Amino acid sequence: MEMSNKILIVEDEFIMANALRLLLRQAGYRVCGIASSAEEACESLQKDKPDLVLLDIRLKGKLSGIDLARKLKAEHIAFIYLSANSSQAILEEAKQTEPYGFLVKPFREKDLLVALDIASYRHKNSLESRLRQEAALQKALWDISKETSEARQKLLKTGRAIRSFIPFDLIVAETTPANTKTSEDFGYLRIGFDEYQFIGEKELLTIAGVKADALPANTGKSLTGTQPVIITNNTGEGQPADARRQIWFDAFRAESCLAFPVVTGNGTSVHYYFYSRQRDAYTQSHMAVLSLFTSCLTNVTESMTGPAAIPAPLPEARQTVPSGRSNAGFTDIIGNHPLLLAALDLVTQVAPYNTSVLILGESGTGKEKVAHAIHTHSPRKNGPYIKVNCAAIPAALIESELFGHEKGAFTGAVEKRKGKFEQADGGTIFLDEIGELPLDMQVRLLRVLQEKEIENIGGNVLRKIDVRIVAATNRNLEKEVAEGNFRLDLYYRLNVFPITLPPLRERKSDIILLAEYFTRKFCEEFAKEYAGLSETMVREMHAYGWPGNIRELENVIQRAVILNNGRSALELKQTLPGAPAEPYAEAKIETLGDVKRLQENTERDYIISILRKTKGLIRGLNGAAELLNIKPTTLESKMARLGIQRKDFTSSGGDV
Ligand SMILES: Nc1ncnc2c1ncn2[C@@H]1O[C@H](COP(=O)(O)OP(=O)(O)OP(=O)(O)O)[C@@H](O)[C@H]1O
Repeated sequence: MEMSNKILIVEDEFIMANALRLLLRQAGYRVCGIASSAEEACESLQKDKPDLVLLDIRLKGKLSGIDLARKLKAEHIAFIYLSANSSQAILEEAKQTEPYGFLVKPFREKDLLVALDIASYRHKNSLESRLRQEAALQKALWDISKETSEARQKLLKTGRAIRSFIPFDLIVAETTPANTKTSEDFGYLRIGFDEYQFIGEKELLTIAGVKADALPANTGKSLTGTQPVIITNNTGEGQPADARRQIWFDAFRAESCLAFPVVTGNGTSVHYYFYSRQRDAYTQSHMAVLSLFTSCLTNVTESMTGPAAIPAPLPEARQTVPSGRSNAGFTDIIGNHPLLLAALDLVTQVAPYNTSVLILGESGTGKEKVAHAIHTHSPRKNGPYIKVNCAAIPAALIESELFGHEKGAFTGAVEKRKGKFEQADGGTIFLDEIGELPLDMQVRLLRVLQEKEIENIGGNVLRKIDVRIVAATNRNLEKEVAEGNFRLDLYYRLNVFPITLPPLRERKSDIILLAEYFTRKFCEEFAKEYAGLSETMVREMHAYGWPGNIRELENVIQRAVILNNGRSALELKQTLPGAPAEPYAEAKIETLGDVKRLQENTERDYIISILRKTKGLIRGLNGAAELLNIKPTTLESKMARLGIQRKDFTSSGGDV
């Protein structure tokens, strides 16, 4: 932390607060205030503008430290929790607020100083990348407002530009011209990494399954005021949706919505709605983004609705975006499950910067592919990309492998050798299985991260290097830290930007896309005709749990292609353990019916993944309904509709 940075202490125990103040002052920090409640802290935020807040979880007064943390997060102020032993539930809740550090009382002076140092490093990094991203968004919105294209195209482009700030499954614009009572609404549904389906009135009717005369009139009256608001689906919380909104919610199985009204100079108002299938997708920080970009969005809106706006083309012109199979910019990363797309969004967000990235996920989920994509999407793409598998190198050799050695540095070092870090200079190094790195190597890696320099074994010169570090692990690093196998300081520095890849069983809707992709690939490799997949094969593959993820799927397909006669549809020719599930249709997206089915599949996958976690428990504490934040009865009716049976997830099959 730079010495000039100001720290606010929020702590209701006077003695503790004072001791902290002394300690921080001695270490050269400026303490701008001590607040004994969250309310007092809020005043100090206004007045003193601290750079970092040390925050006790339990506070006197109505608001807890966690409530205050949510506010800090929305305002991008770094904070570290100080806490006496709290319950697991409170710790989980605290973790959700993404603190920059966590100190358990009593702590040593050294722990505090290290935590401050790490927090400052993380904050600086995330602040810089956020500012750069905001500048990029501002420019993109400016370009859209200057462009001559019709309103639909502009909405699509705006959605694309803004999605890494405000994630959505569906974006809708509702236009109400001045002095009229009816509005027009249309939108885009995200169906792939960069694929969107246009949704106008006709499409809405088809997907919602209602007749034109049953569609509630669009009065454009659902929003009042000029501030963004969060609307939740049908729960009595937040601002309730009007009848027309409810149709959009239901048709696309959305759970939450962020609405943003814009009024243009000529009196036309346009309301933008971002819908998400996740329950609490939108927070104060999303509202803050919208407020920040109000003027840019107003410019875009003016250009969509003003006198110079280009009218929509005649209805026969098809406006759907072509649905390709691979993801634009990620040509060899197959799949369109929202969990995968969210991970790819993070890749495009972080790739342009030098930030270290930590990729988490089970074995075979595509971590290496993602690491490589980060490199190819970065300005370093023409530099080297060096991969190191930390688990595959014997402990005795790893140091020289990574850092190189001078001639004669140790027995057997017959000539000077460049280490992997030096080889990666100007490019990216991918450290796979970082959890396996021995502790002494972790210290040296930390040094590379901090000082950006390396020292060969047997050499005594330090050499500056310019390397971007991408690391991956299938281990739970937090557990490794707790067990003393992984350094906390290294963990924090690597974990600046985590990207988690979902296992295949949580993105079942991608199985067939991947299977077809690999089948084509191997048919080509073994010079066989591609004749598609047989129905039984599709069924069996859906019923299987895929412990080995995509790598296992790839092997299964390779084997099947080799054993196939080259004329008929592919058969598995081996048994995958697991009972056959109900037939699962192919994930082609060509008609609106496909879109609807895709949604159902996604929802089914999601509910199944939660039920697996809760072992079939639906009601009560830590039950699936609670985790999904819906009423147990709602969950049960959803399960009935989607054909999910609770007994498939309980160990005994009995009642819970
Ligand atoms: N989305 C995807 N589309 C196509 N192929 C993929 C995808 N994800 C992974 N693969 C393929 O699956 C295999 C496993 O992927 P990868 O090696 O990236 O996984 P990993 O998570 O790094 O595994 P490990 O932890 O075991 O090293 C590779 O052959 C890769 O090409």
